[in-house]
Amino acid sequence: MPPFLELTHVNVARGDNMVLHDINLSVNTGEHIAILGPNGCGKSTLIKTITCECYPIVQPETRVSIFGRERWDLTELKKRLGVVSAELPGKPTLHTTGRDAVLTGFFSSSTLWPNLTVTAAMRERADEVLEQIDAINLIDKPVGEMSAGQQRRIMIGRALVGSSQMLLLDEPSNALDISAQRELRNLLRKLAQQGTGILLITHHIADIIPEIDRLLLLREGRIIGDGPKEELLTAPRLSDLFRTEVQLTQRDGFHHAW
Ligand SMILES: Nc1ncnc2c1ncn2[C@@H]1O[C@H](COP(=O)(O)OP(=O)(O)OP(=O)(O)O)[C@@H](O)[C@H]1O
Repeated sequence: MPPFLELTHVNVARGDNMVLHDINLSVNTGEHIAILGPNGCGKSTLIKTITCECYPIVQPETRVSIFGRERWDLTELKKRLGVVSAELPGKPTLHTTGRDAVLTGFFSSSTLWPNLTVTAAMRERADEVLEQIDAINLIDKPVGEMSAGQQRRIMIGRALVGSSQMLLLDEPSNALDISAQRELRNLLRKLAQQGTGILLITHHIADIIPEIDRLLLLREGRIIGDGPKEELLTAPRLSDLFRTEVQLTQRDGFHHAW
């Protein structure tokens, strides 16, 4: 299986500012990795570079390869790369039922517009995903009437429906209460154990589920650490990363920082 991602000498600018500097990163398909770093260090820009919403500055040595390919039809790539963030894809999603919202993952759309053709196979796959994410009870419920935790669950289904090889999560636990955070982590654990790769951006250290075994530390657009979790998820490394004293504890495979 080709690697999920290979970035070589990637520099990305947003507006007039250089945001990512000489990023070299390789992630295997099915790997579980978390990206940590202070606000504004370029974490979301890194995800947007993967999804081709941001482009690297063209230089001879620069290379971006996703699932082994350097050239992608954007619509096709979007179907294979589901990104889950704390935001919905758009306002129309609010009026879309759980099943239809999952189906929008096939089209990378905010709702099931009338011109989109849903096949029986797509419907079958959506129901399979709804079962996998324990969301059968949300099939007919409009997304706008769901709790934030339920919405996040459906958005994970939307991201998985086209391809369940890699899930990209950009601060997925934002705005979730303690119970919904726990449910989200349990769902991510289950998916990781079933073979879905996870690339997680988070400010909540407790989101780093035990299945995540690799950490990427990003500061001011540069990778300052990339390696096994047990080496990098330490109080001194986090204190250095966030330039403030961080304390860390570990319990049942989860870490907590303050
Ligand atoms: N659309 C934009 N135009 C210009 N600059 C931008 C744009 N979006 C982000 N930036 C800048 O790019 C830098 C990196 O932003 P990015 O959102 O990637 O950081 P982040 O690490 O995800 O931050 P956070 O943890 O706050 O979400 C920041 O300095 C930000 O101000």
